[in-house]
Amino acid sequence: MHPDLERILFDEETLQAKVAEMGATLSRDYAGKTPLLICILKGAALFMSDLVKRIDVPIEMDFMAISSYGQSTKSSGAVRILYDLERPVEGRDVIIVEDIVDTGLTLAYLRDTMIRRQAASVKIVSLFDKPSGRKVDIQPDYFGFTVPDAFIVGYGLDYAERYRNLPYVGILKSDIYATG
Ligand SMILES: O=P(O)(O)OC[C@H]1O[C@H](OP(=O)(O)OP(=O)(O)O)[C@H](O)[C@@H]1O
Ligand code: HPA
Ligand SMILES: [Mg+2]
Repeated sequence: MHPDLERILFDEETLQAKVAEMGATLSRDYAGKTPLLICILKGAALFMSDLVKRIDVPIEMDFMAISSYGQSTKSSGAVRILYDLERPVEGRDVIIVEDIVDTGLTLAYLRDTMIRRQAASVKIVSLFDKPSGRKVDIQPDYFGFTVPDAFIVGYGLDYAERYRNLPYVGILKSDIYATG
């Protein structure tokens, strides 16, 4: 285990099994359709690349970068688009792919954006849900695991851009961010 972690919450095998299960669910729910999966960079990059391999209906992929945490463990509250989609979502069945829903601010912003851009349908899939962090009332349509009220890293999730490459997910020791 990485020395900056307090403990591991989900090992690689557990994550992969859940992603496979979520892919199978999406394949059933989107039978006969060609959904557009939108990966919210950077956090969701690892989840997205594993998830699409587990979906067996035709899909398309696009990417969007959003940032509100920066170098902090607390949301700045200001959601900014750093990089936008390549193609319009109008008339598409959109699936927003996120790593975590915490305050819900990112997701509320994204869902409103997709509705404004006239997507035919918008669903949210997030690997992790942290209900204790919620500031706006929004829930993912699909999620993998509920996580405790702690800052987690690994499998795409970062603190100040670090730890995204860990193949497992764990709780970051609080002295790592308390001391900067
Ligand atoms: O529900 P919220 O409180 O809005 O938090 C969730 C969002 O915050 C993180 O992104 P971040 O802004 O850290 O960008 P990153 O994915 O590039 O790390 C995470 O990847 C989600 O997109
Ligand atoms: N870890 C990493 N990034 C995050 C988290 C978290 O717990 N919550 C929102 N963005
Ligand atoms: Mg981040």
